[in-house]
Parts: sequence; structure tokens; C-alpha cells
Amino acid sequence: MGQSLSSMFSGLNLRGVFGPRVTADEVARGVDLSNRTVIVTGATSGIGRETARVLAMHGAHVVIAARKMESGLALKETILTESPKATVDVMHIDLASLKSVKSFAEEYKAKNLGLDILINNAGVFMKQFVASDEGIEYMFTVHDLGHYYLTALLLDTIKKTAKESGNEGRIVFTASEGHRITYKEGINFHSLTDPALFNPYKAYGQSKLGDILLAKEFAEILKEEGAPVTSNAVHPGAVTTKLGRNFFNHAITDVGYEVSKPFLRSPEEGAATIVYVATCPELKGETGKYFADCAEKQPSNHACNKELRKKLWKWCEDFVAARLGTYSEQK
Ligand SMILES: NC(=O)c1ccc[n+]([C@@H]2O[C@H](COP(=O)([O-])OP(=O)(O)OC[C@H]3O[C@@H](n4cnc5c(N)ncnc54)[C@H](O)[C@@H]3O)[C@@H](O)[C@H]2O)c1
Repeated sequence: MGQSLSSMFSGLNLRGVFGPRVTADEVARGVDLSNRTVIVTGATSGIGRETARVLAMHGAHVVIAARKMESGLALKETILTESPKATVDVMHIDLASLKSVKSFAEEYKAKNLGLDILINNAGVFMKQFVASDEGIEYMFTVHDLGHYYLTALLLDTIKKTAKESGNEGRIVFTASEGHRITYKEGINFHSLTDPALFNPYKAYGQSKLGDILLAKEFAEILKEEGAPVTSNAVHPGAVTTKLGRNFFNHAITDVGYEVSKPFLRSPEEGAATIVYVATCPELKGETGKYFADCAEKQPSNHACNKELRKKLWKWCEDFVAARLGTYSEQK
């Protein structure tokens, strides 16, 4: 059934109307990524999968940061079949667990691979309030807290690699235009622990707003230090993936996936702006910005609110310190 629905709608060929036709592969063409190491979170499906695949095909050493190792290993095999000379590693991470993020970072650093590009892409869309192992709302844990902690732990590695190699380091957060749908204060910190305040769209939206705020705060910190590393956020477009698998039941997700295919962007197209921001030489020095359709875009007022940005940062920093100790205590 999925097949016939898909072929019925693909005849309409409406994808060009609702999204640009540029693919990640087209964006990366001509960019030399050899000697660059990239971590992609959420690389085992959808947009992250295409991002990882295309970067590996263009010469980067790609580390697939996977929650399910078997999916990561299957992707590695696919990439190597397509491009036998590609360099791909698979490492386990669960971004909903600070301990897992810490283990990932420690294991990664022990490999001495350096790090040129970090793509914070993993994501979920939940229908109900689900508390993560950290005791807070799941989407916020994965999108914001987990990626905040991962980036903080790898920041020295990115800075060192950039200084030694002379190549600009890049951090990319996959945000969303959904960041405009939030609680009135932007991020409602009480909603992170109070299920009664949960609204799925606002909870998703505030977590994606958090991605933009975190990208901006990392950008500020790096700029102040004069580090040759940029940090930006991206809206990939409305893309046919199975992100809604926790929101709708699996049958509806599968049908929706097939029906939406001709109208929305493909994962190859969805990965285009991420690959653009992660690799494009013309973006050298561009930092603290929000991109969509391979161009800078103005995010919401909340995303430009410095006070909210600082508040989120402090919230994440305090949360990690309360759980695991301060960074110096962790060393
Ligand atoms: N699909 C869209 O239309 C759309 C639009 C805007 C933004 N986004 C964002 O794009 C990103 C990728 O989503 P997608 O659409 O490709 O969906 P997807 O479901 O195909 O991919 C999400 C990936 O994140 C991983 N992930 C989820 N929870 C994790 C965890 N706890 N630890 C580690 N990995 C975890 C999944 O395993 C999967 O590989 C997300 O951040 C999403 O919010 C998607």
C-alpha cells in the first residue's frame, strides 16, 4: 500500500513547489573534506543519515553517534558498499542520559581523532510527557541538555583541532522552524518537570528554540576566546522522515511518510542546509546564526533574547553540576 500511495503522489512531482531541490550531495560537491573528522548525532535515520553518508562520500572521517549500535553498523556497511574508501566509525550514545554522553566523549577523546565538525542532530517528537533518566522532559533532554553537554565536553578538542589544522572548526545544531511555537516566555523551565504543563507542540518548539540559543551561546563563548570555531543552527525544512513515530502510531507514521513524500523534502534535501553550514568555505567566520534553505534566516524574538539564552545556559550548567559535579570536579 505504501508503495502505491507513494508512486501515485510522486507523479504529481510537487516537491519543487514546497522545498528547494538542492541535495546535500550537490552542496558538498567540490568541497574537500579529506582529513576532516565529523561527529553526527542521530545519524542512523532521516536527515542525520543523509548528512553522515554525504560527508563520508566526500572524504570526511565520519563518526556515527548512534543510540542503536546495530543501526549504526548497518549504515556503516551501506556507506562502505557505496564508497569503499570511506572512513566511518560507529560509537554508542544515548543523548537522554548524561552518563552516556560523558562515556561517549571520554571514549571519543581517547581515540585521538581530533574533531573538525560536530553535528548535533539527534531528535524526537513525543506526544506525551515522558521523563528521561535525568528526570526531565525527554525532548528537552535529548535536544538541549544532551547536546549542550556533548558540545561542552568536546569543545577543547574542536578548538585544538582547528588551531593545529588551520581549518575552521564548526558546530551545527539541527533546530527547526517549530522553534516559533513555544510557551509565552519561550522556554518554560517548570514544564520540564511538571507533566501538567506539557503541550507536545510547545515542548518540541521550546526544545528547538533551545537549540538556537545554545548554538548562539557557544558562538559567543568561542568568539570571546578568539577560537577559530563557529557555531550555528539550522532548519532543515519539512522533511519526510519518521520523526513522528512516537507521536502517531506506527501505521499512521508509515502511511503519513508515504503520502507526504512528494510534498515535502527528501532526507537528501533536508541534509542540504546542514552540510552547507558544516562545510561551505564561503561561511568562514559566520557564527551565532540561524540558517534555512542554505541561507541565513531571522529566527524568533525569543531566539534573539540574550537573557533567555543565558538562563538556559546556566540551567544546563547547574543541572550537569548537580548530577555529575562541576567540570573541574569531573576531571
Ligand atoms: N523531519 C522534519 O521535518 C524536521 C523538521 C525540522 C527539524 N527536524 C529535526 O531534524 C533532526 C533529525 O530528525 P529526522 O527528521 O531526521 O528524524 P529521525 O527520527 O529520522 O532521526 C532522529 C535521529 O535521532 C536519534 N535519536 C533520538 N533520540 C536519541 C537519543 N536519546 N540518543 C541518541 N540518538 C537519538 C534517532 O535514533 C534517529 O537516528 C531532529 O533534531 C529534528 O527535530 C526535523
